[in-house]
Amino acid sequence: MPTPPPRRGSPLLLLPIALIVAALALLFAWVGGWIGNRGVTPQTMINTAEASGSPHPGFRRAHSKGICITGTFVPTAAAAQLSTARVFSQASTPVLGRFSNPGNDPYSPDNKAAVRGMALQLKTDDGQEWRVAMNSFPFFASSTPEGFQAMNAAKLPDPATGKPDPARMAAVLARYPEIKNFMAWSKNAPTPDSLANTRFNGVNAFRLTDANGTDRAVRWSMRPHTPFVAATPEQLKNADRDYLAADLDRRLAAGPLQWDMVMQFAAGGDPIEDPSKAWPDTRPETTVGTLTLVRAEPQATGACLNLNFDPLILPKGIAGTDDPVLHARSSVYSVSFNRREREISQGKAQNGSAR
Ligand code: HEM
Repeated sequence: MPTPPPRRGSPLLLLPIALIVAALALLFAWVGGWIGNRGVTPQTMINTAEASGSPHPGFRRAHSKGICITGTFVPTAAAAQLSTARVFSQASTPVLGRFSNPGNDPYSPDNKAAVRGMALQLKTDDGQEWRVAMNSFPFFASSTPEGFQAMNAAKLPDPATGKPDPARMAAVLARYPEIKNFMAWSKNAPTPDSLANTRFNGVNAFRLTDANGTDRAVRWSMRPHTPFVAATPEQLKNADRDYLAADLDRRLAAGPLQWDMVMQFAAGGDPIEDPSKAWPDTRPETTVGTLTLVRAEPQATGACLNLNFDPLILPKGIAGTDDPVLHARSSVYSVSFNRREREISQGKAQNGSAR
């Protein structure tokens, strides 16, 4: 005998809805790392980044919006005293790079980006390579990948309300109090009105080794020659979605743009392995070279699209430290890279560009 259809008002009619709610709750719990593998892995970090917005196949899971850039790096005489890396003795090294906005939306409006990124690939004539990825913040949000992951998971909307759960973020801040410093910085820091006058900071510490084998812990930054001008709230409100690329094109049409690369040296007791703590401004610094950018082009057609700016691809003479965030970055970027390249190879990528 056939099963009779559920009657109006029967609890069976609610079953599909209950199943959808349960599936959403499970997905939320999985992305947040509450079920399954409870540890933080490169995969859970990328899952969380993906859950923070709509899918954009073929794009980076963070810093999705970008512009390819090309230029050269010319070292100062002081640089070769600090490290045997060929980039500091070769007269000039070609640079392929990328400016980016954080987040996983390659079409995000530029006026929503409080942070901007600069990534560089420097290939020297000895076949070695240095990949660098810096941001405009002066220190990182968290001391550890776990803190960063907990913060990002707490920003995801709770399926019950469609909004992030404030109690969850409060618990994260209680457990990782250093994140409060970063939040205060993001709230108050002025936004530069151009990529050309933005300072970019490496934030993680590295080690330079000189010809005598002496090691020095450093953090690097790129300091613009173009004077800083803060964007006014009015300018930001009315800015075009892609105003950063348009501004860059305009400036590059008038001439090259330059940044000095400055090394800051740690003193005894400075936190080498904690990128959430800036070292005092009074620490000694040395300019090791000048970056000159001559060209920008959309990432859709530029050579930077299929690059992974893994911060642990380093030449001899420059080494990583035991900073756990630095090591997490390397493995997380490779998961993002694998996923986006697979999508491109399967023809699933969107044909997007920053402009
Ligand atoms: C655990 C901490 C971090 C995580 C999980 C993370 C995650 C990511 C991911 C998934 C990407 C995309 C990689 C790709 O597909 O090629 C990315 C790109 C980037 N990240 Fe991070 N990141 C972290 C920390 C940092 C820090 C400390 C900085 C700089 C100080 C930074 C600067 C950048 C920049 C500039 C890019 C864009 C590189 C490009 O143009 O391809 N990130 N990050």
